[in-house]
Amino acid sequence: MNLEFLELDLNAETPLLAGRDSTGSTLSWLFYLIAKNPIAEDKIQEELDTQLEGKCNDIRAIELSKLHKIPVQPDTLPSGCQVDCNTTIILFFYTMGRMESVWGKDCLEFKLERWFDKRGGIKHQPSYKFPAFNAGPRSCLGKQMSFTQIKIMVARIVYRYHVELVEGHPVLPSMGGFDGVRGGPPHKAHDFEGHVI
Ligand code: HEM
Repeated sequence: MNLEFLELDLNAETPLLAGRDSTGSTLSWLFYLIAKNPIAEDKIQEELDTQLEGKCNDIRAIELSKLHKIPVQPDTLPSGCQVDCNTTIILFFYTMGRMESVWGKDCLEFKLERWFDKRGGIKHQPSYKFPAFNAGPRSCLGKQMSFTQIKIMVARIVYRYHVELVEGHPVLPSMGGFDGVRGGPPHKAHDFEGHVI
């Protein structure tokens, strides 16, 4: 399957809009990871075979169930970084999803098993550990809807196609969100160990 039709351009000219681009870009990245991890693709395929018995073409709703933060008062983050009321804090979800201190030694592996408990059920991961939809009272209202849309698309595509990468097509994340923060990049950015980046 040719992935060129999937939008992988995540730069500043492509703002992520709730409800459309967010789900679209999630699917783009997901298929990129599936294409790089054929074992994961086999596992998804296997589950579709077992659970849906070939009904993937007729899924309507499968039986499945920019974040700018400003401190309210001066504070010290767990990294030791001092912040005052005017500090804009941006959480890098991409980085958080790949940190050893958050996900363990195999943090760079695309492992579906991370999300399953020993009996094969869904393993609860706290929103503060996986904040793609943010956490707390202002978290994403479309989270469940997005999961439903994403699962339907993955089930339909993985069931019928084998995904592979277009050779020589570079896939890189871009921190386009910076451009939207008060008209320019922040004065200081810190990684999770508190180093200025
Ligand atoms: C993969 C898809 C999606 C992702 C990753 C995502 C992520 C997020 C995040 C991180 C926030 C918090 C923004 C903030 O704190 O400033 C948010 C808020 C929101 N999202 Fe989503 N979203 C997705 C899809 C959707 C969909 C499909 C809808 C609607 C159908 C939606 C509606 C909203 C709304 C209304 C808010 C504002 C909630 C509030 O401020 O109380 N999102 N989303």
